[in-house]
Amino acid sequence: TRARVMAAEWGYSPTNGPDVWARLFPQAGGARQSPVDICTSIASSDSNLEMKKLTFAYESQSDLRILNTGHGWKVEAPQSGSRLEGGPLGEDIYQLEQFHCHWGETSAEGSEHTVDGRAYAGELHLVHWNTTKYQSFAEAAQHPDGLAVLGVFFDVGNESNDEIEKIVSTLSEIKFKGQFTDIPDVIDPTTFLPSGLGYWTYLGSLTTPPCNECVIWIVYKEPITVTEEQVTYH
Ligand SMILES: NS(=O)(=O)/N=C1/NCCS1
Ligand SMILES: [Zn+2]
Repeated sequence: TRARVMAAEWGYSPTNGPDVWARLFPQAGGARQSPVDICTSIASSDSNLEMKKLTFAYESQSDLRILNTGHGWKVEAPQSGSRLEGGPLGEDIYQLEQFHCHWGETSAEGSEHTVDGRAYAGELHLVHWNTTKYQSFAEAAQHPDGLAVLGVFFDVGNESNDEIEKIVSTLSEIKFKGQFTDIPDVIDPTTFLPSGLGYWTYLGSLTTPPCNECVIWIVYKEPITVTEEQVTYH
């Protein structure tokens, strides 16, 4: 049967990767799937600034739980006091739920989005949900305007990122999928954002199964710098 073809767990190999996700996750075959290659020459700039300014406000939190998802790390950070609004988000307010990271075997690749065909060493996703319209994250993820994800590219350079270090320093405790631990340090998500706040935005999806087409993507143009150590699998 078809089930024998599909490996038990989705992943990124030829037998369980993005090309076959649609067999088990129908939305993966949809018309607004992420990630995409951002072609800067055809991305229309909002020249007359009719789009409102994107504003964000986060709380600092300590003892956040970090989880090994099997595809990277995820920090659960539901913040009822956080707000992301404006820009492409209309009149709705979005609240931070979690942030996680995608990276690769080498620093030559690892980001999900690419820019004019170029991959970055990694990509941080700050995941928010529409609390104006929906009652829960799970409900929001069933609607086209349910989630807003901020994407921040990682460039590898000489200086390490102190905030990322607070996270990466705990990874030795969660070597295996499903393991979690608490991050003792105080984390302020604002510090993950680049200084230049220019971004590209488009209507897309979760980049991993079930690939719900529920994400308003906001991808910052300016990468943040981390060291090779901070962004490669060990
Ligand atoms: N990588 S992603 O942010 O598009 N995927 C997600 N899955 C569940 C919440 S966010
Ligand atoms: Zn992601």
